[in-house]
Amino acid sequence: MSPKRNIYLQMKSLAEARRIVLDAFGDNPLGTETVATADAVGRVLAAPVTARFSSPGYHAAAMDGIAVNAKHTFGAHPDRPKQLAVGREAFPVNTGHLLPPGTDAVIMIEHVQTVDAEHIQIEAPAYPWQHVRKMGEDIVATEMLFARLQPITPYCVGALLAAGLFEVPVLARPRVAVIPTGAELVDWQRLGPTEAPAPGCIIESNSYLLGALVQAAGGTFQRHDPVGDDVQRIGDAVAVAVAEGAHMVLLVGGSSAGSEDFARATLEARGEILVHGVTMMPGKPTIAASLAGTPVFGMPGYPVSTIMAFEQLVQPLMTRMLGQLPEQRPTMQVVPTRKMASKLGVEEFVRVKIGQVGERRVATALPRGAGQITSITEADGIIRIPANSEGVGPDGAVTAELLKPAAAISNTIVVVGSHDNTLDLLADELRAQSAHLSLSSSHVGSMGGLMAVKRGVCHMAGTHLLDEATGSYNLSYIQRYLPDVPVRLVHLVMRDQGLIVPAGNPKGIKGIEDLAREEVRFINRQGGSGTRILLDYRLKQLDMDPATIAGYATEEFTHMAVAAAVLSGAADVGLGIHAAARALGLDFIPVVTEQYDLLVTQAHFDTPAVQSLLAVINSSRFKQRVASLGGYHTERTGELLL
Ligand SMILES: Nc1nc2c(c(=O)[nH]1)N[C@H]1C(S)=C(S)[C@@H](COP(=O)(O)OP(=O)(O)OC[C@H]3O[C@@H](n4cnc5c(N)ncnc54)[C@H](O)[C@@H]3O)O[C@H]1N2
Ligand code: MOO
Repeated sequence: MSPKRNIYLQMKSLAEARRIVLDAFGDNPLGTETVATADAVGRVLAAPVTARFSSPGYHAAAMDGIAVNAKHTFGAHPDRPKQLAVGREAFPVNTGHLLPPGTDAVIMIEHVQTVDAEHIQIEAPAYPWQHVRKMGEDIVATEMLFARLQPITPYCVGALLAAGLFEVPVLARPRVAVIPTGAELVDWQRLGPTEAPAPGCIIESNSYLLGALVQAAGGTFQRHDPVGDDVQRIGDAVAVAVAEGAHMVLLVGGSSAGSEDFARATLEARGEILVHGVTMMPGKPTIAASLAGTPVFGMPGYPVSTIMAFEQLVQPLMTRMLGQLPEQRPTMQVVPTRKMASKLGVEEFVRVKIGQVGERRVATALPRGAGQITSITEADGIIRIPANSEGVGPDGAVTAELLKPAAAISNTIVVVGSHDNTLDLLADELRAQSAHLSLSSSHVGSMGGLMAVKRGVCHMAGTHLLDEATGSYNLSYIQRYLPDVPVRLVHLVMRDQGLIVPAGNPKGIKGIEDLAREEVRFINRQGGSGTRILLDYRLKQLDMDPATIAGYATEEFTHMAVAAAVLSGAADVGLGIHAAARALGLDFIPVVTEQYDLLVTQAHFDTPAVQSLLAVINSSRFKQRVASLGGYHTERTGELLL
């Protein structure tokens, strides 16, 4: 191994890195172009614009009624109504009409009485310019309508057209070239309809993700086909993009320290590296370089890292080049449901689910892995943990930047506890039946769910805790751990738990007893999960010592993770639900049918949101969908057990 492998240059703080980027490129000109006003929303005015026409362009009636000369109306009183001659002193007009010559006021039709075909009568005088929109009241021809760098909103389009400005000079959109790199990348367009990427290959998605972010930030993007891991070819692609006039280039992947991470070498050979390594996570290996004055960013390959690098460094540069101030996301004070530890020395962006539980807004951290795009698609917000902090919570409030509207957050039912695939169906059915409600579930195992209910940080918990003494589920745990917490228990489903083995069951596993066989490697679930309790119960029943099971100490956190371990060959067998085995085409040997319930805090039980959820649980559509997953039984679904 080379002793000098691609070590980051001195790491910069995010603020420092951003300053370096903005100082170096913030004044790069974008150029200007002229566009039709009607198509100009989202653009930025490149020059001040002055009105060609006034608005209104004439004195206009502001109400339906009669136009008069105010002088002729003076003296009118309910006791002494005044008559005016139609066509001489009183002229019928509608809103927007040009005022007839000699008139300077409008009397609303409601205040006008008809005397005969030639006369009307009024009981109050009009004052001059009453109910008239005077010429130029809104916009005066020759005056400046907008200064330069005005962002053009739909409102502005209205004003520009009214002022006779049918086309406008705007800043060119930042042109951003996006070049994905990596020999493992597969272009989705080249994948046959039934073809899956070969092991080791992954679908190239970041360039489209970045392209969409570029467009949302007011730019256009030019995507390059994926380039293999080759300094020369990557360098050529960047050079061509710069020569063709890109305002900036995003080189995606290969930004860190791997043997095939070529971004740094490429950019060093062709230009000057300004930043390599930012003390933020995700996004640490981000590079900022200059190629003949054009900014080129080495974007990390992990999707969440690439998003953070974009939002924290690239987007601010685009915004600055467009002469705009950075937009701030709305924020909310939230209480973490448990401590979120963080590494000293890096600013961490923790993606969180947020829910309103009673008076409190609680935040639960999603997985931290920067490779997990769902950690941001699922997120309601982001908590920034500063570089000098070792973590936040669980007691104090912290600030979360919101990724969703606050109203959506307060309409979310927060489920914390054991995971079951039917919760996903429940979330979908809830959406189908009450579009404004959503359900968010975090998976911390059954005991974790009970504790979350106890601490008041969720509305409900999914739980399947077996009482070894009685063979019953959940009730004894509630008595023991939540003696003082008023709760209800709703039966959700019965589900088959069993041994998940590779297709064809090559090791001929028939039951729990086989776990003790020397050549069988097991994958376990974490302590406190209902599945782990079930396993330990069966082992005790069978008088088996956990120490005899190879892999007993290796733990995964979800049914799907257990199934994935079996699929990958990391283990020969695991205990989990039928649906997980089915999803990955694995074989399943039923062991037990267990009870999975929802434990609902009494305080939330009668809320409209929870009642809507109960209605969904009791619907035949939900039960049918559950049944079609396989391995589930819904005869008692919806029953109130407590
Ligand atoms: N020894 C070290 N390894 C790593 C370090 C480190 O400091 N030392 N940093 C880690 C961090 S932090 C990050 S973030 C990642 C990202 O680094 P790279 O920019 O070099 O990314 P790649 O290795 O090229 O790819 C990572 C991952 O993302 C996938 N990828 C890449 N491009 C795309 C794309 N266009 N579309 C979809 N997915 C893409 C790629 O296949 C990999 O799976 O490095 C850590 N490693
Ligand atoms: O800092 Mo890297 O960008 O997670 O994950």
